[in-house]
Amino acid sequence: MNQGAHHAQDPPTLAVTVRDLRVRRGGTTVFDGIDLEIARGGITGLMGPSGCGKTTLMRAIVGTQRIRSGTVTVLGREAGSATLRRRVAYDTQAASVYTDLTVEQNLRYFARLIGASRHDIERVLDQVNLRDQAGRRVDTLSGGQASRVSLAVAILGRPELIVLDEPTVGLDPLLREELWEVFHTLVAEGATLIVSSHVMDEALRCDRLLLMRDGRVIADTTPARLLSETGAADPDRAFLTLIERKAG
Ligand SMILES: Nc1ncnc2c1ncn2[C@@H]1O[C@H](COP(=O)(O)OP(=O)(O)OP(=O)(O)O)[C@@H](O)[C@H]1O
Repeated sequence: MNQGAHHAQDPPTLAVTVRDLRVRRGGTTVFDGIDLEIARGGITGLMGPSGCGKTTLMRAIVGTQRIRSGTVTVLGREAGSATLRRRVAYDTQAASVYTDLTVEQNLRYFARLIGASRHDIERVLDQVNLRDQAGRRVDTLSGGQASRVSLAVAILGRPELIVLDEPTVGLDPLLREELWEVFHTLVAEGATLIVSSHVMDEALRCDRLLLMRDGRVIADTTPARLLSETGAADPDRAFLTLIERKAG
């Protein structure tokens, strides 16, 4: 089948479609034929234990992961297409900003790269609550502040799909709360978010959950359904119940 035609026909309601994706990394099979769909809008949480494939899936979605076979369609285009560059943002676990520049210098630099306006820089500074730190070098900021700089860079230019790899890792509960508020604001403005976490209580803040284990999606659900279907009191217990059910 013509790949271009296939991607172009993807329904506009879908942000991501993965079909029969196979990926190997360093001699390990991470995905051996995985399928999933993520609708536009809302926050989809990618949850699961360390090593289950969350980062690899995100890399495939943003087009930085080499794949063996299958298709990954993002906003109707093949993942990684040049036309998606400004429509899709990815914030990795590794700090992706210049630590020897100030917050504002970083934002100006990245805004220039994508053609974002001065007004957009002001918007993201307010959105991630870093206005008071705008003139400070990133290497003088706290870990939580620095991670918000890379989030600010990611949301420059109002990308339609925002992919965030463990954005709240290492943050105190207050900062995590603040970041989740930012995520919900971005969704209210029309963005689609994909957020990975292995902190199960963050699952409750998502609109939709993909629970992964060993390179497979073991549940595609919502927080309310996850709890009611497993009868568990909290998402950690619910996840374990699901694993036990799959094993049994
Ligand atoms: N560069 C690499 N070389 C070899 N194997 C890799 C590499 N990166 C990841 N892997 C393997 O791929 C699998 C999936 O890793 P991945 O980083 O996607 O998991 P993850 O769910 O994001 O984990 P974490 O929560 O720890 O970030 C793991 O088994 C891991 O060991």
